[in-house]
Amino acid sequence: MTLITDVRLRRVLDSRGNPTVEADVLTESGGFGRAAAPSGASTGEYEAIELPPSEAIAAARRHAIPRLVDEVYAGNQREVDGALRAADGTDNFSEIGANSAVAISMAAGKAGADVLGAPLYQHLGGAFRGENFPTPLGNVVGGGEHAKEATHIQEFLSAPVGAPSVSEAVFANAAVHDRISEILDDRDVPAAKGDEGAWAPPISDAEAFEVVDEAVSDVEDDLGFEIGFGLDIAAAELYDEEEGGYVFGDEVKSTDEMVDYVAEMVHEYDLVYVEDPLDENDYEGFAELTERVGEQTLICGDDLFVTNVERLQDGIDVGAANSILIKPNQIGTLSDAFDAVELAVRNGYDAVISHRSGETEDTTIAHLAVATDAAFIKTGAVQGERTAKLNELIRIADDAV
Ligand SMILES: O=C(O)[C@@H](CO)OP(=O)(O)O
Ligand SMILES: [Mg+2]
Repeated sequence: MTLITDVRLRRVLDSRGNPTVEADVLTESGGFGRAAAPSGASTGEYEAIELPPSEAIAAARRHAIPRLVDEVYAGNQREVDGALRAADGTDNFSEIGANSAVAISMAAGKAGADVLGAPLYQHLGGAFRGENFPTPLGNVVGGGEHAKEATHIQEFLSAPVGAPSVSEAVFANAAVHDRISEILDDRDVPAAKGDEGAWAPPISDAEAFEVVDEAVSDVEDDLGFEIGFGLDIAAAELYDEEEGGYVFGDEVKSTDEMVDYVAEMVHEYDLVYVEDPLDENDYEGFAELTERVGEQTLICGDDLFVTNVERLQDGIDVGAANSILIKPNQIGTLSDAFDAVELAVRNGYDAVISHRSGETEDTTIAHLAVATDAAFIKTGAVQGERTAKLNELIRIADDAV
């Protein structure tokens, strides 16, 4: 039976060395699930609220655990997530913290799968889920909020869209990451790494475009399948109302200039993916850019949609973007994340399941991506907390979880 008999919460370390919430869920027949909340640095204004972990844990112990233990079945994800929402009582988890909520929600999913003896992706996706595997988007060069003194654009992504298998795709991204270090070395550019393991060189965005393009082409030639190039501009972090636009060092781009710039980059570098090209409040700008280049590339809303069905519906209504980033901790529960994927897919938007810049060894998003038949998963290229998810994807494809 999957009746929840205990929920334990603790503070553990995340990849930035900050505390985060880990949850264990235990069930009547010995089922066990453990999950930890990730944490963003370039967070969207409309995300669910992350509380300091000790506060989130104390509030969840007070309000949520009594509604779950001996009351709710871990195998019934909607009931678990409904109890979390009821315990919180707000629409943004500001009472118990989205970090407590998402850790419990994911741990309950794992406990439910454990009792069934099924892998998590199968428990969440069901017997008739699709058979596709997501293409991993690998962050290979980055800056923004993830690395100071590096590029203004937050993430330059390798996208091995032609890879014959998920394993070959994962290794292709690692090879692009490696090739970039050689190219930077040849140019005498020293490079530290950003929060997600991407190179964080002190170069201009224009030079980063050149470097990543060269690395992607070299690895494409070596491996013999298509590797695309993508971006997360994280433009909300660049936008400054007082400056009247997007601040790239000494240069400020107006919204029109930004739309032109991104459209130009899409054409010049054949970009297959562009996340958050404009500010999180600019549905109109998103719609205009989608109109211009949406046939050639994915325009993905991260801070724009924050995994929220209402914000996504607003976007669908005006034609803003053609893809949505899904981060369970932006909205607080697995059920809400699934609802966002479902609404997206019904309206022809591709779902991209994503990590956060602050992560743990938790692999739930790898299962979520397979369960939802998502087109892409964005979870870095190298570095332990990223490879945890990538290696889990390889295991899922190998039927070895
Ligand atoms: O903007 C993003 O897409 C994410 C993950 O790459 O960053 P953060 O978790 O800092 O919001
Ligand atoms: Mg983003």
